[in-house]
Amino acid sequence: MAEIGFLGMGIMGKAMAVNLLRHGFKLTVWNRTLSRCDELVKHGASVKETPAAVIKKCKYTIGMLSDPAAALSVVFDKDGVLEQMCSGKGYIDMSTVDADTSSKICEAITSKDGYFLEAPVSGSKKPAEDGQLVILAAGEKALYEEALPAFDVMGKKSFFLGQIGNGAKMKLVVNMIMGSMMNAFSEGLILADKSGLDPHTLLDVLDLGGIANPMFRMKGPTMIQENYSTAFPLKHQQKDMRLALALGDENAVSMPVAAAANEAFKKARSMGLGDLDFSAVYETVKIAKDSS
Ligand SMILES: NC(=O)C1=CN([C@@H]2O[C@H](COP(=O)(O)OP(=O)(O)OC[C@H]3O[C@@H](n4cnc5c(N)ncnc54)[C@H](OP(=O)(O)O)[C@@H]3O)[C@@H](O)[C@H]2O)C=CC1
Ligand SMILES: O=CCCC(=O)O
Repeated sequence: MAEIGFLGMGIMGKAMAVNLLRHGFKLTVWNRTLSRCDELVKHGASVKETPAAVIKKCKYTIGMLSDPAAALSVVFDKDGVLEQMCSGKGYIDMSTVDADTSSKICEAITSKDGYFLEAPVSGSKKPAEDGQLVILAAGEKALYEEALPAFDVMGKKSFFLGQIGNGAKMKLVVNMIMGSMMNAFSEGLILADKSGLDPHTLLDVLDLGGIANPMFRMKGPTMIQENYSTAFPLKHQQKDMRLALALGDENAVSMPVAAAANEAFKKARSMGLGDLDFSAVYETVKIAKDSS
């Protein structure tokens, strides 16, 4: 089995890489903070000191980075992906970015005769550990087919969505909906509490009805306990709201609900909650309640 490169050992990258190693894939990994690769070595991965060195060694390489700036930096900066990109090699960016960022990376990779695929994912830390992500790929179909054995291990379902940008856009639409739902959910929990209802009973009622969903089921009990142990960092959810709103601007789509949700995530960031789980946006609603 050919060795796969993996750049970015954050919450998601690490979970996805460990899962691949557990399933017998050979991986060479890199992370900006190199010490974060140590745990991967224990699982059998090799480590290189630069993205370029990973690209040189591997037929194709996956990137899982925080945001557009990080995704671009890993490709274009010194010792980056582009330096060793050449014919026969592929790069798959699984980070959540906007379509413009993905197009810039695609153009640069293809100008070196390499293959590029964007493949952001739906699903968080636990689905990444368990190989239950939903993969939203677009771009070079041949690379998609080459990567399918790895996608089948990382995800429960892979979509090929056509031209570059479609994966990024689909991911942003999904996360725009999720961020808006999280805000409505937070308001509901507070409204129940403030009006004398037991929020736990609200969770039971919600779970039996037409708007039951895994997010309410998973996050509800921990939010009531004010436990925001990070699966999906709030700062990344706010980035996704910002990028989704920009997509709305481009397409003249009015999104007042998403705009309000974005404000709440910004407020949460200003309160120093950016590294906590995105469910910590609940704290912004609680503050409004506590001060009344
Ligand atoms: N967590 C989740 O539930 C999900 C996250 N996503 C998306 O996946 C991506 C990764 O998320 P997640 O793992 O949670 O994020 P983390 O914040 O845990 O990890 C971010 C990664 O990006 C690296 N990084 C940040 N800035 C730079 C830079 N300038 N140059 C090089 N590397 C950089 C970090 O390196 P270092 O360790 O050195 O800081 C780290 O490896 C994001 O785009 C996110 O939106 C998608 C689905 C679910
Ligand atoms: O981008 C993060 C998505 C988190 C999730 O789908 O639960």
